[in-house]
Amino acid sequence: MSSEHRSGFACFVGRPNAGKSTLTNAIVGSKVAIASSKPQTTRHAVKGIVTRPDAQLVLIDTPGLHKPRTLLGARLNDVVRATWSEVDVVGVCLPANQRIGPGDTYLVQQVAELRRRPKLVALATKSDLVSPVRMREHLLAIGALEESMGLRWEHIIPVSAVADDQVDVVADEIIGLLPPGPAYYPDGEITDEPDETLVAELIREAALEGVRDELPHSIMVVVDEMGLREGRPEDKPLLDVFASMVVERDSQKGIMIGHKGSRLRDVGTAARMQIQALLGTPVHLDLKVKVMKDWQRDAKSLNRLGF
Ligand SMILES: Nc1nc2c(ncn2[C@@H]2O[C@H](COP(=O)(O)OP(=O)(O)OP(=O)(O)O)[C@@H](O)[C@H]2O)c(=O)[nH]1
Repeated sequence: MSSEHRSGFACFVGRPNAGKSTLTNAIVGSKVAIASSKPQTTRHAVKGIVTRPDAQLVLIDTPGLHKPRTLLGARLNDVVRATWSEVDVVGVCLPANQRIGPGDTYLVQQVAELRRRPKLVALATKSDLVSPVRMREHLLAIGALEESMGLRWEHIIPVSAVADDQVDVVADEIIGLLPPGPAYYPDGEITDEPDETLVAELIREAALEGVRDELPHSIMVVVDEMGLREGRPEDKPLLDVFASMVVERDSQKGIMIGHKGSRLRDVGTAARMQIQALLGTPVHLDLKVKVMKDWQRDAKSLNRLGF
């Protein structure tokens, strides 16, 4: 083995619910990318960093790529493609408990068509959910994509993030594909995402808990202001967070607020606990619901929301 230090970037792609966030967390060993049982919660490029004596791997968690129906969808896709061509390795997540379908081949094709193509690793995720026979069949189907899609897998690896099976193998093999280079980040740093983005993600995660499946696309969380309250004793800091949950319609506002504000209170409490746990500081959270009609379609509000 060479003793040369390696460093670089990787991201996981795959259909919604393929297990990308869970795998990122398992590799990084800390909750940085937000995992949720609902699809499409990951909208920001949250990075987790693996630092070892021989290498540094920076994981970027990209949003999913979708057939664009709105302006937001089209812009997100541009962000995704730009991210993909900047990384050294793309791990394509193909859940073992589902057959490879048009959604997967669409994604793989998009990766294969990038002008600057990263190295590709196929990951048969959720291996704990299937029998060895089904896994063998799945691995053969993944292998067959090489010819049908005109690409090359550097590795094909079965993995379970939940059962912690082969997670270290995935990390090792991806690191083995990185170019020689120095560490980009100091040791101990697990994410360089600004706290505001993480805070917004945590609020969004709390807000989505227990609401209907169609609502997620219509909720956006914006942190309006965040800062340590002045005049507090040094050993008793308090972080003020002012945030808005932006929805598209008045009816959705009603759902978010709930009967006599009960839902908003619950979401606020859940989000506050999460933010406190993440940042290690007591938090005062001021949460509002705003209606911005058709924000998904409107270029001006998208700019205001930072897309
Ligand atoms: N049994 C099992 N479940 C898993 C595994 N990895 C992820 N899951 C579950 O699958 C669901 C989706 O996982 P995520 O990691 O959020 O998937 P994702 O690909 O990031 O999803 P999006 O953000 O929607 O694109 C969650 O309920 C996870 O708990 C695994 O290895 N085994």
